[in-house]
Amino acid sequence: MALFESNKNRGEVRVHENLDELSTDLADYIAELSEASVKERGFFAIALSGGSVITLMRNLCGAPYSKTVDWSKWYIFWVDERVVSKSHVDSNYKLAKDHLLCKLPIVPSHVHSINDSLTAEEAANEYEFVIRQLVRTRVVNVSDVSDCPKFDLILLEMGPDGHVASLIPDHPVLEEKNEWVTFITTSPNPPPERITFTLPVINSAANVVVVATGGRKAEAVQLAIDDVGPDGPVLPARMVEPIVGKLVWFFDNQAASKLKGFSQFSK
Ligand SMILES: O=C1O[C@H](COP(=O)(O)O)[C@@H](O)[C@H](O)[C@H]1O
Repeated sequence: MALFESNKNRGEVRVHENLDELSTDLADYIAELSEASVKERGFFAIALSGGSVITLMRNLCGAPYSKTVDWSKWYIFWVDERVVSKSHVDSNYKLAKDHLLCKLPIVPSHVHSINDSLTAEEAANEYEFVIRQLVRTRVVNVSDVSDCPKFDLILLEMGPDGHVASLIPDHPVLEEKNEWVTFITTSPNPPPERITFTLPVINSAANVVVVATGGRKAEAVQLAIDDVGPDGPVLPARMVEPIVGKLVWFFDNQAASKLKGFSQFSK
């Protein structure tokens, strides 16, 4: 892994030779954040995305982490979910359960998935209510700088169009300032109905990780990080700017290949 010096306002950029290296670094990083958070406040509230970030977290299931990670203190949430049943192949819950959660000793009552028996609007409202209860008990921390929860870690995967969570380019959902959790019915990528954390919640987290791999995401990576000038496109991933939290990008070489200065860096 190498740290890539890029646009300083856009967080730390970690570039990896291959997916194995990225997985190792990602697992180490998450384990460190978990240790620090459990030590500091007794809980680790982590919000997962869909996409390949889940399989890239696979190393967390390995033996070394059973010594350093206190799984009993983990509380799992989803930054976004598709409006399908939990057994559907498109369900972000199913993806995480099948590839990760079934292999980790997480307390079942600490897994807060989004209700799949409601409409998108009802499920968004209910999920926000659930998070509000957990903020009251401090399982989820509260932000000092906004009226939002402060997740210990929000894990995002950026799509090739620059979306993160179900915050899609040029959609009014990007303007949502009041809700913590909202819904959309017009996702261009199927399924069209989604529930999603809003930008104020993402930007109130203590730590945000954005993962992108593969050449098909290289252009979006460049637009999310490099200086694009005042008239440049503002991708949803570019709107991820934690107010006080730390932002770290995890890329492989292909995804990072269009970043300014990358050709000299990779020599
Ligand atoms: O639809 C979604 O996609 C992204 C990842 O995009 P992909 O094209 O790389 O699969 C994921 O971040 C998000 O949680 C998910 O609902």
